[in-house]
Amino acid sequence: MAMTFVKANQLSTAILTSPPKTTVSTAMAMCSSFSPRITKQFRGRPISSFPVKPLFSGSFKAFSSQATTKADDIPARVGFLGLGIMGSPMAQNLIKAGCDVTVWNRTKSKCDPLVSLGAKYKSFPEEVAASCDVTFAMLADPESAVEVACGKHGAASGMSPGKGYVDISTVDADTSKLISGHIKATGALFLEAPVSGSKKPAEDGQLIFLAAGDRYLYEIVAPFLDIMGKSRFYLGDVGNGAAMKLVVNMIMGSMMASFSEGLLLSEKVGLDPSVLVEVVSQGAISAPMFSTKGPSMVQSQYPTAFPLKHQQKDLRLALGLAESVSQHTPIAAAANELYKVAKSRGLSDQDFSAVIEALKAKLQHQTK
Ligand SMILES: NC(=O)C1=CN([C@@H]2O[C@H](COP(=O)(O)OP(=O)(O)OC[C@H]3O[C@@H](n4cnc5c(N)ncnc54)[C@H](OP(=O)(O)O)[C@@H]3O)[C@@H](O)[C@H]2O)C=CC1
Ligand SMILES: O=CCCC(=O)O
Repeated sequence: MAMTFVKANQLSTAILTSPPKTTVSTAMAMCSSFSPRITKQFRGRPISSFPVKPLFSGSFKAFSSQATTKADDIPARVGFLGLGIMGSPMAQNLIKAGCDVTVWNRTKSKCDPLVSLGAKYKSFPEEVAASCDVTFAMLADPESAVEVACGKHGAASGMSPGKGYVDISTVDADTSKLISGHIKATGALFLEAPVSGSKKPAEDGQLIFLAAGDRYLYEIVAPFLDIMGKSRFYLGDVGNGAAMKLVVNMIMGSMMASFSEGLLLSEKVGLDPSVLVEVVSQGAISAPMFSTKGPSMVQSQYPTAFPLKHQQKDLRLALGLAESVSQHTPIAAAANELYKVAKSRGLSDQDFSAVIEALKAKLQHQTK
């Protein structure tokens, strides 16, 4: 197999400035000469022995010249904690790409389909972390993210130098910093990398990662992020990824609430809300969210992709973020109240588009 040499800073720059869906292999391809294959000799070794590190020292590093990077070529044993709507398809994509994946979920039965696909199973997050080089966590909220990372038999108990923990749950910056502190106290590396994109993008490997924390770990896990996603951003210190995610979801929650009002108003004045969906889809306020969820909202159907309880959690956390910097967010605050009404009406586990039901309920209440 022919060997080529890659100048360290060329590849680093290519990776760090990569456009959407750029994989490490593509980034390598952007260099003058390259090989995208990360050799199997690193399989099972701690991440500190991976070939990326010397790239930052300005030295030269040899790579074999295989044309494509497959997950099979990636050395790490990957742990995955949390197999809900998002975690399951994400872990599945890693397995299908050939990664060596070990899973854990609070409700054990959700591990079964992944084990059938070839994943290993461990009884506690601690055991997953101890047996893997890199462990991803996709959990519901700050409380569960802290519990799984730092609680009894939590992942931190299985971490040690040479390992990495990547929390991809949507949490607030303080929670992320707390988890980071516990993980780093073991000598391991920490990255937060919450995702934009929902169930379908998770299934299709089209998520957007908002990463922050240890940059070296970011480089190491980039091939995994590229299996699960279409693009990734490195945003600096821990907390910045969490903040970016909350700002995005604050906008999204308000948009959905406003869209719901529009649908109901159009109907009230005798228009066909399905036509409104079509009109919106062709204009300046067109958004995939309106086009994909609008038709089912018109039918009062809310198949769950993003649970309403999580959208309300994100609005709550975003409002906390805004308050921490004295930023006025009256629209998000109003939207949050609507999601709280929807939750109180038993819609927590429906898709967040079910927030429209809270408006229907409110209107009925007002006309009484
Ligand atoms: N769905 C979406 O469209 C998106 C969601 N997100 C975010 O990703 C994260 C996961 O979302 P999603 O997969 O939809 O959520 P789900 O509710 O489907 O899954 C939540 C996961 O967290 C676990 N969990 C909850 N509480 C605990 C606890 N106390 N201890 C241990 N595990 C716990 C659940 O375990 P169990 O199976 O036992 O209940 C499950 O694995 C959330 O932070 C969400 O905001 C981000 C982008 C998109
Ligand atoms: O956190 C959930 C985000 C959902 C989406 O981006 O479609």
